Amino acid sequence: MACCSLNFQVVSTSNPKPPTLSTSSLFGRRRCRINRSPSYSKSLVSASAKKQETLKIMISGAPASGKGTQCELITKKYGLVHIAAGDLLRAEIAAGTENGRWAKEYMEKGQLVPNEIVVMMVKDRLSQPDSDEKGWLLDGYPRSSSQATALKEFGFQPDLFILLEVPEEILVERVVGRRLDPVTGKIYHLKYSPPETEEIAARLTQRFDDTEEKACKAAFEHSSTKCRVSAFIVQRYDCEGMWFTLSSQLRYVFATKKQKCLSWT
Ligand SMILES: Nc1ncnc2c1ncn2[C@@H]1O[C@H](COP(=O)(O)OP(=O)(O)O)[C@@H](O)[C@H]1O
Repeated sequence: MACCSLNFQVVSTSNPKPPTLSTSSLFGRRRCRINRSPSYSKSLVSASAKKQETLKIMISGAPASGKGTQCELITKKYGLVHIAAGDLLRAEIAAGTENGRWAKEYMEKGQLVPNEIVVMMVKDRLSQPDSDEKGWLLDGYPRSSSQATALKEFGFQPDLFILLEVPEEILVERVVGRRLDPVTGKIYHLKYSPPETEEIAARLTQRFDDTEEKACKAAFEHSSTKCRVSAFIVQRYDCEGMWFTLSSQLRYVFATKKQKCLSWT
């Protein structure tokens, strides 16, 4: 497999017990919260390059939960290949393929695209040499137990599963105000991160699926399936599960079984 990957070790003992979360914690909301000690934030993490297994992470969160930001930080720090199911689907649409045309019908309605399209598309991307060599961060997949099962049957196994949790009303507000600058690719929010100039404001565009109706539906669907799917993934894959209630505070992930600590901020 991989040529160069990372081995992580906690080197600070400022808090000898970093925040951990057992697999069973994913079953209940109360127990899903991580008790994060302030002193733990001072912990340092060493990452030594070793020729061994690459890091593989799955990340999940409702639309506008902050996944994009976290994915950027994680991939930058660990050199992983970022594979977003939504991006793969949009690339199919842009390429005008039959799968893309089919997928668009579902995406416009805010519905999940059928597994027939998504599973093979993700599997093919994970099978590319760069994913194998560098490791991967899979974003927005799986969104159902059947998607998790399908990928496992193809032999793809994450080390870690991260779930981002944000209250539904905040998600909807974020989606509805989200805008894209097509020139720079920068994402703005009309209220929380407004454009710097009128010129930028005039050229901002909105993603076709960023409507209140679709945001409410997506947030509801995500919240109704998240516990079931998350628990299923962590059990089925025998990987670590991390549950964060506020994506903006997501800083550390401590994987108990493998005794690895990752930090990307
Ligand atoms: N794993 C998946 N399974 C089925 N459909 C998906 C999957 N990932 C993305 N999609 C489709 O693509 C759309 C956009 O996904 P994404 O880019 O992740 O944005 P969002 O976070 O707003 O859902 C989704 O609303 C859904 O229709």
